[in-house]
Amino acid sequence: MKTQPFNTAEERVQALDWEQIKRALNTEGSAILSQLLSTEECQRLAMLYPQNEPFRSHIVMARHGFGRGEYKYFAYPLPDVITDLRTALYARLAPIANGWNASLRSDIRYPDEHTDFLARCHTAGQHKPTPLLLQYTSGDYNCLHQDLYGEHVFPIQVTILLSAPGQDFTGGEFVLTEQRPRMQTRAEVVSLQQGDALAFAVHTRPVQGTRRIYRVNMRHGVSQLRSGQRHTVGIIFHDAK
Ligand SMILES: O=C(O)CCC(=O)C(=O)O
Ligand SMILES: [Fe+2]
Repeated sequence: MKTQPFNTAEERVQALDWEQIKRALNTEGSAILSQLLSTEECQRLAMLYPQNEPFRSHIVMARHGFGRGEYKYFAYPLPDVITDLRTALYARLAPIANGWNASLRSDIRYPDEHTDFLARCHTAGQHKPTPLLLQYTSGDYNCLHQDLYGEHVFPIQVTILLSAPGQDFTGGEFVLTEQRPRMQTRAEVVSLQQGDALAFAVHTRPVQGTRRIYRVNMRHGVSQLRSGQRHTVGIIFHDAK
């Protein structure tokens, strides 16, 4: 098993190079957060999938035209490691999100603490938890999409790869697309290791053009699994209607 220099997921969040992450998010719209979870933490989360008690709902993607595969939304209270990561990551991402909104001339600002942003969501009727556990087997894929669940949107989300590529599964790559105004769509494939997370834009982000800052439209998805089984955790910071 890989050794982890820090004991808790929260300590690992604090130990990341946030200047570098901010630069990557601002220039690319995504940033890898290396080794956010240990192999054991990944396995413990993936093993929750067959249970019912930790979850509020179960979605079979093919029934909705979302792709092939399935996922379950966690119920409150979330597993401790998810709560800790959601709180710690939000606090680091909120200033970056505020920078994006300032660039895009939006008046919306995100409070310093996640509990205060959740209170805003809950007041607007968005009170269902959005963190989710996804499961893919051979042939499964996730169509390009945006995780919007109501009026209130935190513009950056995080996905953690719980399975080991090449070992637990093949294929199943994380794909990001960027649609620029009046231009063709750019795609990016992100390779992650087990325990790595990716922070990326939920729906739009600012891009510095030659003369001005413009807004690009982002989507994410997963290419088809060729073999094995792949689990991920999605951490979305707004709650759902
Ligand atoms: O399984 C993946 O890598 C993508 C999951 C996803 O769509 C999400 O976390 O919002
Ligand atoms: Fe998603």
